[in-house]
Amino acid sequence: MEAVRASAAWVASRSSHVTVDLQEIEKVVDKIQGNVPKVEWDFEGIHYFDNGPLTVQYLFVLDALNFCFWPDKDLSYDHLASGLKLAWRKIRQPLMLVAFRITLDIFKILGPELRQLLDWPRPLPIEEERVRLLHEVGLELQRSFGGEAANLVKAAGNSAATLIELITRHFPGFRDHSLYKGHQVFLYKRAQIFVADLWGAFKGQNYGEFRDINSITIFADYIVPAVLRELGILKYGSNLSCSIDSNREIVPGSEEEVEIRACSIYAVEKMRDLISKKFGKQLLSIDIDLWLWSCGVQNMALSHHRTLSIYY
Ligand SMILES: Nc1nc2c(c(CN[C@H]3C=C[C@H](O)[C@@H]3O)cn2[C@@H]2O[C@H](COP(=O)(O)O)[C@@H](O)[C@H]2O)c(=O)[nH]1
Repeated sequence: MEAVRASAAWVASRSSHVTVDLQEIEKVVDKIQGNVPKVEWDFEGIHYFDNGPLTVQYLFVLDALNFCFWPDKDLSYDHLASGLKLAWRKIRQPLMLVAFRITLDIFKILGPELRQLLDWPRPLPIEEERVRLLHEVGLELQRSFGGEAANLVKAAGNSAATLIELITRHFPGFRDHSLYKGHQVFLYKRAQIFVADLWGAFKGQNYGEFRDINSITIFADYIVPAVLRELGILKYGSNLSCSIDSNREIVPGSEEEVEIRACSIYAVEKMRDLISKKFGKQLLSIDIDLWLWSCGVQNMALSHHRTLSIYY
């Protein structure tokens, strides 16, 4: 994802609210001796997996809705993954055709049915957008891919970059772009995480086989930046620090928001380069991301930036 890497570096070189501390990156790299702890995909045991196209459908719905859980302090990503897992288990149809028809009904549901599906007692954060995005994904899947996300994945011919290009071309809700100082910045969090989920779930085989998986960057969400800040790798200016520590919302598309996300991507690319130079190891950003993310979600005390967004 050259566009993501290049635009993240562009923002980092002009950033005024967020700084990437290269010395702290070096300290972290030396401390772990270039060995990023291996975290297994689905270390939580909350995802659906059946080694076939219904799993691809599950992951695409999951990542279409994989954003902004924090406005409800009791809600997390786990509720989404495990709620959909339960729904997918209930599908249990010997006939694939019937199973896919049932998933297509899920794309048409409204807010109250979505809550029911996730076993959530009250409205979800930005619920109308979640419902709209489901409809958008369902319609375009049917129009261009025979209603099956597996066909979308097949159309990419085992290239992660092509799959991301296809997703962002066909599904407007995945176009995670921002304008920063007059330039278009590409971050593509949910499109990239879908590729990573395929790669992780199918262990690099079958629907998860991508020859260019090393082109993927980290997924700029609200957990990984908080971990990078805790590690001292990201430094925030005093106003931004104050806003985040007092849980004040950061405006979507603001310089602060774009800098937090872009500098996170840039910092991990720097970490990856350094590990390669110092220890001769070629790591994937996906593996660094999962390590940092798993640390972040286990640290309840971490304060993260709060932006209302459908992108992450
Ligand atoms: N960078 C990055 N961000 C990730 C994930 C994942 C889950 N990936 C699965 C893949 C394999 C594993 O087994 C994971 O389960 C979710 N998120 C983001 O976190 C936020 C939710 O946080 P909280 O409100 O505390 O639940 C929200 O922005 C969500 O989009 C990741 O891997 N990397």
